[in-house]
Amino acid sequence: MSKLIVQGGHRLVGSIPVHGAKNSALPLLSATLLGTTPSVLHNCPRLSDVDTSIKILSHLGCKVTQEGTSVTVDASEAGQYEIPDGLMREMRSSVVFLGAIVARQGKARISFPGGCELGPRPIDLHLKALRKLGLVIEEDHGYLNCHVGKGLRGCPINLSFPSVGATENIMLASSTAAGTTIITNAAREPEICDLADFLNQCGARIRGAGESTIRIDGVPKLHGAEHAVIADRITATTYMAAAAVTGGDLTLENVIPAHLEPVIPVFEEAGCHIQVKDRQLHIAAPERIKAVKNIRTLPYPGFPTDSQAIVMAMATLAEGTSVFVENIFESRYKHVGELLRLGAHIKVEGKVAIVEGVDHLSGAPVEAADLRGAAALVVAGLAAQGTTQITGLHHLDRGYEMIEQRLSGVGAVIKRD
Ligand SMILES: CC(=O)N[C@H]1[C@@H](OP(=O)(O)OP(=O)(O)OC[C@H]2O[C@@H](n3ccc(=O)[nH]c3=O)[C@H](O)[C@@H]2O)O[C@H](CO)[C@@H](O)[C@@H]1O
Ligand SMILES: C=C(OP(=O)(O)O)C(=O)O
Repeated sequence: MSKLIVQGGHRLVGSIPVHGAKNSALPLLSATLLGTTPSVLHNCPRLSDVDTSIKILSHLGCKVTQEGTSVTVDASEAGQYEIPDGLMREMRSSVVFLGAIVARQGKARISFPGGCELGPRPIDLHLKALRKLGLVIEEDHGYLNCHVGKGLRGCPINLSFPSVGATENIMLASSTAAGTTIITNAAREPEICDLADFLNQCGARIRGAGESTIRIDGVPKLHGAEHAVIADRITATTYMAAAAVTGGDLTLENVIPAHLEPVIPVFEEAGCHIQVKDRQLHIAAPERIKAVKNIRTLPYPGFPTDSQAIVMAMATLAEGTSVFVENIFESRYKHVGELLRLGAHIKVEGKVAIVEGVDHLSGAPVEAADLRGAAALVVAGLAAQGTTQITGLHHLDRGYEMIEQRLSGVGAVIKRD
């Protein structure tokens, strides 16, 4: 079993290039299925979830080539409409292929998606919206058999929660539907805007992405386009936390500072000095960070749930008591037990976690239970005294490209064994 071995206590100084966003790249890859001519995605991170998406596209009949961080998808001969259960279970984003497949093939057969286990992750909002667009969906022994009948038709769709994946599925399915779709209470995450930008370059007519109401005027068909994936705001936050716990001084390259606005004030509250310029973010950490009083995870532009574990790892070493409230997922505190092994003081009561900062963490063997929990353990390990051994790295590899090389480059002592 491979593990990361981290010798903590080394100050991080230097610059780190931030890769493209996993949560943008995956829906963008599914969107390439809609193009009748090839698409090229640049800045596509090299992650296991991207590999899974490429396997799904290939299974559906696309020709996919990868050169560095550029992925070319030729969907002109895609004729398959089924995703095997094994690929569906690999990640949550496999469900976002549904909207694209039915738009392209008129039918689909999929099972239920996997992804990080953060408590129940139903897909009822996706299915309700797609049914409203005219998709006939029948459940059959763990599979969903779907067909469009006489075709998908645009309509008003109000989401009871601004689900990221459901918003993406609706955008994909309705781009080539007949008539207009208006999504109200849509998700506003930057990844939604990136998907709309790409689809519009492919000939779609989507307005309002990034706001709560999105209007999609269906067009008969889409062509391919060339597009660069936006920077990964959660990975950027991970490196900011790594700087914060090591008293470091890091410049993050290729970021989009506006997408980090929900987290920058938290790092400033912790006593870090942040400067942004164009596509760079510079963070200078104090010798010891201060507690962050009240972190409540919320849909964008609120504080992201994906950054909760990472910032909690930082808070374990702060002076004072920090409070976290997880509002998006029912069970997103699996990292807490492992942080306790490193000497953190954290109490969880329902949605609330209270973190009493300690003077130091002590290296120990720990095991990641999900992607951002794994990143939190890396952050904690960088600051802990002695050696931290982290297992469960398949979670980390879903979302972080060459994390140990990037951290070693700025002074961390970390290797994979
Ligand atoms: C690949 C990807 O982009 N993953 C992100 C996406 O996940 P994902 O798209 O799965 O997250 P959603 O926004 O859909 O889920 C948010 C909440 O809505 C609930 N819900 C969602 C859909 C549904 O049909 N029914 C329902 O009840 C979920 O259980 C959860 O409590 O947004 C999450 C919230 O920002 C992030 O943590 C994930 O990293
Ligand atoms: C929860 C995450 O991913 P997924 O939705 O793919 O499980 C994440 O990126 O933190």
